[in-house]
Amino acid sequence: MAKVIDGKAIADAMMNELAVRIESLKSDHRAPALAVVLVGSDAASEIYVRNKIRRCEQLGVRSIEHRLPETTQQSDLLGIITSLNNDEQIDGILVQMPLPTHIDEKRVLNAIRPDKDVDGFHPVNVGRLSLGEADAIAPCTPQGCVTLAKSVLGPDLSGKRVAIVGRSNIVGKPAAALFLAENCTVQMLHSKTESPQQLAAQADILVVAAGRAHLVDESWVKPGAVVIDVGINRVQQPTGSKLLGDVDFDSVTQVAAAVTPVPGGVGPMTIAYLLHNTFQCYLKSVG
Ligand SMILES: Nc1nc(=O)c2c([nH]1)NC[C@@H]1CN(c3ccc(C(=O)N[C@@H](CCC(=O)O)C(=O)O)cc3)C=[N+]21
Ligand SMILES: [Mg+2]
Repeated sequence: MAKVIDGKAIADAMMNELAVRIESLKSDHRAPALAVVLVGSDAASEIYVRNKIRRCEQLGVRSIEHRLPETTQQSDLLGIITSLNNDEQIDGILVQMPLPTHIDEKRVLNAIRPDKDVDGFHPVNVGRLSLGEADAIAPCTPQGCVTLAKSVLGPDLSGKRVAIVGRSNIVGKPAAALFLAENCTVQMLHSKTESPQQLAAQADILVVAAGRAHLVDESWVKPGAVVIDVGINRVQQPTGSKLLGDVDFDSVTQVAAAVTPVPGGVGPMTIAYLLHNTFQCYLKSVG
């Protein structure tokens, strides 16, 4: 049976360290502030916002929420982003994805000031990450994946083979950039890849961000590999709704060295890095 990687505990430890640093700056500076904009409702976004608010309270970070109706016009959303951009009291801005279909996500992401873009989704931050620049704001979930892999394998990942299932802009692509920056050998697998199982089964680290419940079973996993499950699929069951990962945990645990659970794996790390990124923006802002 594989070791279960406790993302919640690792996130808690990161947050405790951050709380100490925020507390020590409190006497001289305002508190860090994070603004979240949620348009309409989306199950995954609701979980994210709820847990984010709780973490902000724990850390003494000011949390600002803009909950807008599904019918919100793009121009009104852009107006809110502009005012958050110009508000010197706000360090981080996060616009929940996905947005309703009548809103152009690209326009919205482009409107966020890159130095307040705590998601790391603005083209300037994507470019900086791709160039390997140190001051890039890197996306939260991929940073969490790297830290979870290091929690098992140690800080030096150089030469490790990494396979990433899924090529999204928010997880797969930035995860590839971050593991590459750790000197890993990175392979991207996606819906058009031939024999993805065989390729995945060569990886020392398998990151699964495909958005399909239980896509990956033990046939995808090399014995002794570390498996990071990014999936959060809400499925209806007779007993109510339940969160399922992209990894069939019970199957994969037979062969892997370590697996992240859902919930309690990548999710808490995403929140931890959101607060981490917000704190980095705050440090730049208060000097
Ligand atoms: N601009 C943007 N950035 C995002 O990073 C983003 C987004 N939009 N839209 C929605 C998805 C989803 N997402 C989650 C983050 C943490 C948990 C999380 O905290 N999960 C916990 C708790 C589960 C629970 O409370 O039931 C866990 O997995 O253990 C979930 C979902 C971020 N996303
Ligand atoms: Mg994120």
